[in-house]
Amino acid sequence: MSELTGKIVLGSNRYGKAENRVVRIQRDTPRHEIRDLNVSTCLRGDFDAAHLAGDQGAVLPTDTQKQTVYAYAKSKGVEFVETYALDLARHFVDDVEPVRAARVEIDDYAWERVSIDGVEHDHTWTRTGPEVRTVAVTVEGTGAERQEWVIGGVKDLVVLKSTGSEFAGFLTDPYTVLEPTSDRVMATSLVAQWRFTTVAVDWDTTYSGIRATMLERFANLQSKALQQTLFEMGRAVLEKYPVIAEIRLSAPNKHHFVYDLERFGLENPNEVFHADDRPYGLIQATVEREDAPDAGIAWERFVDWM
Ligand SMILES: O=c1[nH]c(=O)c2[nH]c(=O)[nH]c2[nH]1
Repeated sequence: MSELTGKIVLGSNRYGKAENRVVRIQRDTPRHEIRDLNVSTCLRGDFDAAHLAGDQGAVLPTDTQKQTVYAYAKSKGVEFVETYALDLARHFVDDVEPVRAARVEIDDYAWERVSIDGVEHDHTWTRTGPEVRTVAVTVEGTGAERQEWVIGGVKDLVVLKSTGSEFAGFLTDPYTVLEPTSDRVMATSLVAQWRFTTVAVDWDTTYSGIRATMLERFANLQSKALQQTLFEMGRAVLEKYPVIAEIRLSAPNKHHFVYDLERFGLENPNEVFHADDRPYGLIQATVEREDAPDAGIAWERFVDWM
């Protein structure tokens, strides 16, 4: 074993307030609106002194970041989460001297109005899900050096198709026991994140359109593997949305095994399954344009950094 004797130095670092739970009610009329967010902010810059000498002179407290998140929910509003995130990130970079780059990550929890006798209630909702819309905004530099990246996304989008999925012709070795199939259940809990090339976007319409495009491909593609399904979902999004440079998809293969009912003298032609929760295949792919602009630090995550 070789022993390392090099000088010990501070590596890359960032800090912020993770998971501020912000609920914003719009109550200008009797029909209220709700926005329910989980907002994380993080700052980068020259914070060496804080780490090396315990000197807080350049450190804007994480508590101040939290207060700003709540203040901006009122002063700027949260009608569009992407715009709210951009406002916050720009503020930290432009108004707080030591800050070179800021990142704001938001989970946007959806609520649906309760309907009573077919009439939507003004101020009562139920949480929908488990799917969650996500946003990650990064702002770096000032003046001519300024760069802004927006990554939209969805996570925990649980989707299942009961036919139209195959898996056959795979490589085999002495450990292979899997039987090929021409008709199986395909199910996943999709995580997708897409990088915009601009901040001039109709955020909500684009989000709904991308979600619908992915689901259309998942549903209508006669799938030979989850890998093919992911690529085709990504490709469809890029074909339809020129404002997207790349999309990253992560999909657990939620296996549904045909249950053995022969023991009870019953046929089971793909009707009764055991939904296995683990282990699961985990399939991940990026679909990108060859001419995509540089992603810079757009993908450098905060809350799930490691
Ligand atoms: O869509 C699939 N891709 C795989 O790589 C794989 N491997 C496996 O066992 N089943 C599946 N299904």
